Amino acid sequence: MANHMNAAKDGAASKSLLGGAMIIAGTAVGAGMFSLPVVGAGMWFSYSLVMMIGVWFCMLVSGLLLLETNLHFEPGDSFDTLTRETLGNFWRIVNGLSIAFVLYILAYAYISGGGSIVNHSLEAAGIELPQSLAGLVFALGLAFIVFISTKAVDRITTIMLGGMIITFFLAVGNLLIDIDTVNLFSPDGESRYLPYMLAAIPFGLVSFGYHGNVPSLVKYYGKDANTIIKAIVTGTLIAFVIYVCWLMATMGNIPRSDFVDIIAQGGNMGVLVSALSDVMSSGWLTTMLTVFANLAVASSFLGVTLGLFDYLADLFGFDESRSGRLKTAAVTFLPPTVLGLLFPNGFLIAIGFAALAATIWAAIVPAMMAYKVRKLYPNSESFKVPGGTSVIAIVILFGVITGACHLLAMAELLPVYS
Ligand SMILES: N[C@@H](Cc1ccccc1)C(=O)O
Repeated sequence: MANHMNAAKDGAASKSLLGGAMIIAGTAVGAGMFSLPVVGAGMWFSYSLVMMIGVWFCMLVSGLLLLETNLHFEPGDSFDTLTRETLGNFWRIVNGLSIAFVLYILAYAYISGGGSIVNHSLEAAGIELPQSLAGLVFALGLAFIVFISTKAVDRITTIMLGGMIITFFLAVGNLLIDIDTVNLFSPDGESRYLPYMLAAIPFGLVSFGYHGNVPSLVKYYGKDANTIIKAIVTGTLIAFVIYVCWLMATMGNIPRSDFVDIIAQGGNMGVLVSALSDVMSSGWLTTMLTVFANLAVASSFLGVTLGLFDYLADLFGFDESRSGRLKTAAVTFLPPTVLGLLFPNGFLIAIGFAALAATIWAAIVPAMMAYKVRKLYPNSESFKVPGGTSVIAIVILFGVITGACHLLAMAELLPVYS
């Protein structure tokens, strides 16, 4: 879903707790969610639940540690200032590069997922298109909105958000009623589960990524620690509930052995949605599910590429004129779109690499900065995450383990269900 940073910047929304929670949940829920049932198929539902609780906790705490650091600075100060002042230039550069990498690779993942889901939708309407072309249509259509203006993105993502909530509950609500509990708790297929968790952890991390919005919330609410804490806790809990419903809906309706086939076909969004459509009782609900998937990936694409657009305009010094915006649009959208044309099915691989980079700026660096800030201001009265240094150590360990899992999985040293 979109990252809604601009909603925060404009201060257009009312400054209610719910507004902040929606900004967080909106950023978190996105393409990562569509990877969860596929990469979780090996360990299946119960272990997925255990993993999601652990990842939720670590990503919540890392967001709060980031908030702790941010509150020692002025509202409006973001990663660049925070890292420079606490950890120095080396980490500032590493952090900046890892953010840019995540935004680029997610843009590509969304084009791959978007192409696959647009293709699935068109097939239902009787139109056959190569998937790479569907990805191109998806990317160009949405890139045009980002090119027009921030306001256009804001308006359209708000409409999409409303549509997503309605279609999610209609489609997933129906799937939840149809759940086969035997399927959920005593699945078929091979009898090995737990070892498959390791390769899935990075995908959990991406699904709970929202950390770029913590500085936006500080800018939005000012140094009102209590409200921001509540917004982060509520927002991540909303995402958690949506993911658990989603895992129950998918794993309670698609047999575990069927996932072998979904994975063999690349595990892209369209494949998963079409497997779900096959088990849904009515054509109308299938349409709702497809509409939801389209909206989810489109709004995420808008949110992420808008962040990338602003970042690159600033980096290259392109101005707000038509030709300036055209140049920014070219550097923002050309690389991921070309990749989407060349490799239309890299969705899962891209999400995995997003995790590798996100673990730096969404877990490890926030923990390191909080450690440093506590040394710099030992007598500060400002908000401090409870649990002392051990909590910082847990988050760093989580980040390092997640990165290691991704690298080991890439080197084919971890068991991957297939
Ligand atoms: N959580 C987002 C991706 C994301 C990661 C890190 C930061 C921001 C967004 C998704 O699932 O699509």
